Amino acid sequence: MSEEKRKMIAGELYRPADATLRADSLRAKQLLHRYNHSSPDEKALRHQLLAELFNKSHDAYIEPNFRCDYGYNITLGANFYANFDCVMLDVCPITIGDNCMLAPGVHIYTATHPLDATERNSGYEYGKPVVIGNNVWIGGRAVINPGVTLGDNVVVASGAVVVKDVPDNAVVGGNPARILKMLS
Ligand SMILES: CC(=O)SCCNC(=O)CCNC(=O)[C@H](O)C(C)(C)COP(=O)(O)OP(=O)(O)OC[C@H]1O[C@@H](n2cnc3c(N)ncnc32)[C@H](O)[C@@H]1OP(=O)(O)O
Repeated sequence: MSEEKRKMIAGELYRPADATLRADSLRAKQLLHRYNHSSPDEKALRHQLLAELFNKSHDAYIEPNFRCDYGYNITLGANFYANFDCVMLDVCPITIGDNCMLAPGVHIYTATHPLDATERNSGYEYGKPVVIGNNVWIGGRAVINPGVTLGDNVVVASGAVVVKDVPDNAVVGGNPARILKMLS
């Protein structure tokens, strides 16, 4: 593993222009191109491509189009479902539990940039991991920001922008997302 790749996964400032990371990104784009152009009845091919792309996925069902940066930082639990146009920016680990459902257009970001313009223009960036518990349902076009942890049984309303951790059994919505109610 290159030093820049180690730093990226560890959440330290790193240079995405690193040769290893560029090769890894190309590999992911090639796998995703094949996945997103596969026919709905090519189930074995889709299964094989996702197994190659992700760190771990069981019987994940993902509607094309799906996009991610590297794939190897994504771990999916059992019975994972993602509807159309899901994006996962996985410079750091994205870990998702069992029985999770993502509605269309859900974006999960671990990638971020320095706020200071001079630092940002230096070519360095960094990430923060995202953790999603078991039995989570994320509504359409919701965004999960870097560093967020969603607990078990959480529901994220459509259009929410989640910027802070969410406790177990909470329904959250809005921008920035706030607790709408707790499920008993
Ligand atoms: C896996 C798939 O493909 S799923 C298919 C795609 N479907 C979706 O993405 C639908 C997602 N569903 C939602 O966002 C729903 O609004 C849910 C699940 C959050 C609704 O939860 P419910 O508790 O039944 O909603 P209810 O209508 O009673 O509203 C409760 C409160 O939340 C608010 N609320 C509901 N939806 C949202 C939302 N998207 N954003 C912000 N606030 C919302 C309501 O205004 C209400 O507030 P109030 O108490 O101040 O009046």
